[in-house]
Amino acid sequence: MYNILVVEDSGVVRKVLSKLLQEHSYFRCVMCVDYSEAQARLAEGETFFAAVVDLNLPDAASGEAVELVLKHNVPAIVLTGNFDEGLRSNLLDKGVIDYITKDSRFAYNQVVNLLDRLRKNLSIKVLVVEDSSTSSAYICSLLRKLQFKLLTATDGVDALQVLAQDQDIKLIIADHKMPRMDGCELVKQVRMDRRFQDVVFIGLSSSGDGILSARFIKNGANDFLRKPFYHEEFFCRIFQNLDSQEMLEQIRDSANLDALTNIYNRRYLFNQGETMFLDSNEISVAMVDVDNFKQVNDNFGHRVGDQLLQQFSALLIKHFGSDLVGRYGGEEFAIISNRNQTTFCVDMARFMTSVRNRLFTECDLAVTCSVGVCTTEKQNLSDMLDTADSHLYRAKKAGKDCIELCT
Ligand SMILES: Nc1nc2c(ncn2[C@@H]2O[C@H](COP(=O)(O)OP(=O)(O)OP(=O)(O)O)[C@@H](O)[C@H]2O)c(=O)[nH]1
Repeated sequence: MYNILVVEDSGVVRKVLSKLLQEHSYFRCVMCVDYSEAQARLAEGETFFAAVVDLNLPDAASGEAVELVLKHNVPAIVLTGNFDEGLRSNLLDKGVIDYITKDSRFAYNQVVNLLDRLRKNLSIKVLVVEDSSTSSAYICSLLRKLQFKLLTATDGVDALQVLAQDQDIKLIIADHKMPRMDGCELVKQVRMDRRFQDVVFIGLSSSGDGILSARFIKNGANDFLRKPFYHEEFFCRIFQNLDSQEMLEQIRDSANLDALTNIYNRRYLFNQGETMFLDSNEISVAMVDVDNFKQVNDNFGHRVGDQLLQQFSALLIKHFGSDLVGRYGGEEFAIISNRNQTTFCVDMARFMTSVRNRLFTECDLAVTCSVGVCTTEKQNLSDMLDTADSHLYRAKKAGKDCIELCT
């Protein structure tokens, strides 16, 4: 749960913010109507993830509440009724994350989107590649304010080494002019590696070279910033690029995942399985089917049937996390593994024992499953799946709750 402190005297604004924040179950909103209440609340020692503070309050008309939350090391987003250039630099100099003008209802959506972005940033690793230590420290200070996890490198060669060791870096911000390998060459190298196709890459340069932005983008960068940049431009470009990338990942996930069980669907299973089949020396394919599943639907309803499929899938993932597991259709699942075949069969027997030893769904149902396994290399993956399926059929015929191997 992330505690958000809201310091706002307008009842309407408090109501709107509270409603919007409630839509995110992980946010807990603490409302204060003025400076004194916020002061008392902060003095209690409660930790806040961030604060949304009105600049002008009845008992603090000159932004004292902003200073109060910053003094307590709470990242602040400022709400202001009016905007001017002097106010902007004053607030940013104080160290607020952003200021938002209360000019429309959209402003409050912006506040909540920003809070949500900060929450997501907590788990995002950013690599800053910059040879100037002053510039690197400045960029890192901005990114730290946005709650990112930071890694640094001093040139392209160094950056590739950091990436090789830490493959869950999601964003790279790289300068152009650096010794050994410049930013344009770095992005080219990064895009050549399939593992880093989804990394968001933002190029930076202070050079007057107008064509540089085009070179960065042509080599695979998502965006480009010229130094010195405006605080707001820096944040907006980072946020927009991360939002787009996350949306893309969501679309990809919904195309590859089964909506009910959240494990891979049949289409993904075939595509990815084919690659595994071509790349591996040793391959095993198993078909797993829940026994007498129709009776669960008939006796307890489809909702409980769905719950059983979800829990059964989760158990499969728990046992076969390093293999490719997908829903083949209905109550039938397929597993494709390139691990040692004997180990795979032993793990399958263990999985069946786990199924027998636990109860599923809110109705505490005892369940069994039947399994067909093919470990004989066939001409293609489809033939292996068919063979595993025909052995599953044999297991059903043999009385269910058993495994039939084709070795
Ligand atoms: N609740 C639920 N039921 C589903 C879903 N997909 C398929 N089914 C049902 O799964 C049932 C499968 O029934 P059968 O093929 O007769 O299989 P079974 O009862 O497990 O019998 P055996 O395979 O011989 O053990 C059918 O009634 C389908 O309607 C689903 O997503 N949710």
